[in-house]
Formats: sequence, C-alpha cells, structure tokens
Amino acid sequence: MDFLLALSRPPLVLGVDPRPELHGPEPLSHLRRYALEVFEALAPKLAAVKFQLAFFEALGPEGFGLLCELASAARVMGLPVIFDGKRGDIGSTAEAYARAYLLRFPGSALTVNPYLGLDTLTPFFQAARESQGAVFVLVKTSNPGSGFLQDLLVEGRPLYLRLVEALARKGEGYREGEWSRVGMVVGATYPEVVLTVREKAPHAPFLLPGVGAQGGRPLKGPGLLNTASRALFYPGGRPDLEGALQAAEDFHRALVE
Ligand SMILES: O=c1ccn([C@@H]2O[C@H](COP(=O)(O)O)[C@@H](O)[C@H]2O)c(=O)[nH]1
Repeated sequence: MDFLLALSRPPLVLGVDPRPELHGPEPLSHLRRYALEVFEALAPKLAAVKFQLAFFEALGPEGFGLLCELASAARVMGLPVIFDGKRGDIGSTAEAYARAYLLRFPGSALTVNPYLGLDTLTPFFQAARESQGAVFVLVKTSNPGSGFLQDLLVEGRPLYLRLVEALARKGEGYREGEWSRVGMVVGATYPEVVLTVREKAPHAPFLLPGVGAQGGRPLKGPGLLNTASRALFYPGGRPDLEGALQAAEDFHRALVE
C-alpha cells in the first residue's frame, strides 16, 4: 500500500497513545483487543492510524511486539500507518531509523525532527521513496511553547517558515503527482500557521496534531490529515468503543460536510 493513498481517504487520523493503567487487570491483552475493535469500527472514517512510539517503548519489549502487531493489523484493514517517533540524528544513524520504520514497514510514514539539519533528513526521504512511504517533518508543533525556537526571526522571517521553504524545494524531488513524500507537521492549535505554510508548500501533505484534547479544531482542506489521539482513542478519558465511534462521526461530519 502506498502511503499517499491516505490523502484520498477521509481526512481524520486516529492517534494511538496507549495507557495500560486504563485497561484493567490484564492491560496488554485488553489494550490489544480494544485497539483492534476501534480500528475495525472506525476504519471507514479514517485516513490512517498514528502510533506514538513513546507510549509503546514505555511498555518494554512487549510494547514493541504490540506495536508491530497493531501496525500489521491496521495495514491488513487497509489503513495506512504513521509512526510518530520524531526521529533525527546524524546521517548514518538516520539511515538506521529509516530502515527500522520506513523500509521494514513499506508504505508507512514516520515523523522526523529537522534540528540536525536538512542533510540528515535525506536518508528518510530516500527510504520513503523506495518504500512508497512518507516523512512528516516537524515544522510548527502544537505545544504552547513551540514558538520559543520555531518562531525565532531569522533574517526577518520565522524560523519555521524558512524551514518550510527549504523543505518545499526539497520535496519537489520526492513528488509523485499532486503530493510529495515530504510532508510537514503543523499543529492544529495554530490554524493561521497552517494557512501560511500551505501557501509556501502546496504539494506537502500536512499532519495536524492537537485536534481535540489540545484544543485544536478540525481543519478542512486538501492534504490536511487531522490527528486526534486522546479524544478518539479514549473519549471521556477511558476506553469506550461507542464513544470512539461517536467522536469519529462528529469529527468526520465537521471535516467532510
Ligand atoms: O506537534 C505535535 C507533534 C506531535 N504530537 C503528537 O500527537 C499526539 C497528540 O495527542 P492528543 O491526545 O490528540 O493531544 C501525541 O502523540 C503527540 O506526541 C503533538 O501533539 N504535537
């Protein structure tokens, strides 16, 4: 499956940030069952499933096993997968991260951190092209303090915008039809920034985290993948299949009507 197919699906991404303490006496088996039920029930309303690697890593080796199992199950259900790991390192290590999440899981996407420089992102972009995947580069993150570095003025323009311009240029080399395999993360908590970034990067898929629990509202537009984790996976703060379906229907209505 080519990740870019996610852009022709409904524009909502289910975030999976598992909290075993909410899953009773046998947390991992309950979590596995619950996640599979949620994937199946919500699949027709989703562009993709985003797995937050930190929450799986925090569960130790069993957590990594569960991540692989759930990622495979999502793909079998026809759902593209995003690994939210915000990886980034010198080139040789970036290559290893790219092998781990893009080449071993063809057709998936990975979030990456640009702080080390654009040269360190090339292994991710090349792996995404080879595996029909995608890369989402952190540009303007959803957190309240993101401006501390990202909004710094550099030669009169915010740093995030300079990054966007450079990525948009680079992304042209990884474009297939309308969309590039070089995507960007822009917080749904900054809707005005989403518009500014879109003007500079018309062919980049955008991952918009922060919908729901962080106060961001769903945003409509081509190539915008609205992402909610707690609000969809744990509506009301706990596992609730009916509630998850209702929340997905509400977001879906806001996005497609
Ligand atoms: O700018 C960013 C980048 C990534 N995230 C991740 O998205 C989810 C958000 O969870 P919610 O429960 O929907 O708030 C989480 O995995 C973050 O690590 C982000 O929030 N902002």
